[in-house]
This record gives sequence, structure tokens and C-alpha cells, in this order.
Amino acid sequence: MDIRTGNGFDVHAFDIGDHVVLCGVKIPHDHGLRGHSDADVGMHAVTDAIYGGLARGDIGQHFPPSDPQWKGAESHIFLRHAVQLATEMGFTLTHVDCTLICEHPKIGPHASVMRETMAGIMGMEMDRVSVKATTSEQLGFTGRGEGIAALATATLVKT
Ligand SMILES: Nc1ccn([C@@H]2O[C@H](COP(=O)(O)O)[C@@H](O)[C@H]2O)c(=O)n1
Ligand SMILES: C[C@@]1(CO)OP(=O)(O)OP(=O)(O)OC[C@H]1O
Repeated sequence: MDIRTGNGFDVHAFDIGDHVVLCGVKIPHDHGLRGHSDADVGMHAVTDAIYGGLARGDIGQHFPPSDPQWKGAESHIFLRHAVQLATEMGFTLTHVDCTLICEHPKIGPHASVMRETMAGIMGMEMDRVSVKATTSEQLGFTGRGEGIAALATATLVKT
């Protein structure tokens, strides 16, 4: 049995706007997030965790930020590509864990629908997909409210 673990990390800065998209869920907020795509920092970290487990590069190599095709793209496109690659390589995703780091918005009230949304995209059971959050105790760029960071791990198994 071939068991792999990948990790992902991403950051997006706050910008003018009235909502953020996190783990596929649109949340009203007093700022938006800046990015070439929809700036879904959580989904980008999960996507990179899958690429990492497969040892197949990172999101920017598959979807270059210089390519106008991905301007404003919804990030489920990237996540679906990583899952498809895993399937083609004979791997099954068995677990995903994502941590969002920000003071605001509060993630707790949205975590369940985020898990459900990403599980649906990845073709996984919801109880194999975790989304959680922490502040950075008002320290650093997340603590100053300048942006959101996300960490993720993905476990892949080839039987
Ligand atoms: N954006 C966030 C940040 C935190 N939470 C929840 O609050 C708990 C306490 O956060 P600390 O940083 O003080 O440890 C954390 O465990 C989360 O449950 C949140 O929902 N959204
Ligand atoms: C997702 C891509 C798509 O062009 O752009 P961004 O939305 O800027 O996000 P990032 O996390 O910087 O990853 C790079 C790109 O692949």
C-alpha cells in the first residue's frame, strides 16, 4: 500500500470588497480578498496539499497567475484538477484537513458548509474533510487584519 501525505499553504491579502470566498463558501465581509482567481485561500491550500502528496508541483505551475484564462476563476476548477490527477495516478483521497488563520471573519458558523462543499467537489464523505480556524492572537499580518492564511494536509492512498 502506498500512503502519501501532502501539505499546502497559501496567503491572500484583504482588498476592497463586500465578501470573501473561503473553502467554496461566499461569506459577507467588510473586505474582499485580492487574487488572480476568486482568492479562495483555503481551497488553494487544499489543492496544493493534494499536488504535494502526488509530488506533482503546485497550483501556480498548473494554473499560472500570468495566464488570463484564470482571471476571476472559481477555485473549484483547481481543486477538481488536483483530484482528477490523483485518480489518474491511482490514488484515493482519504482525509483532508484545512486550518484558516484570521481574526475575521469568524469561521466556526461556516465550517460545516465548507466541509460539505469541499467534500462534494472532492467526491469524499464529509466526515473525512475537516475545516477549522484560529486567530494569530492579533500578531503578524493575520493578526493586523491584512489578510488570511491557510494550511492544509491531504492523505492519499493507493491500494
Ligand atoms: N477566524 C476565526 C478564528 C477563530 N475561530 C474559533 O475561535 C477559536 C479560538 O481562537 P483562538 O485563536 O483564540 O485559539 C478557534 O478555536 C476557532 O474555533 C473562528 O471560528 N474563526
Ligand atoms: C490560483 C492562481 C490562478 O492563477 O491565482 P491566485 O488567485 O492569485 O492564487 P494563488 O494562491 O496565488 O495561486 C496562484 C495561481 O495558480
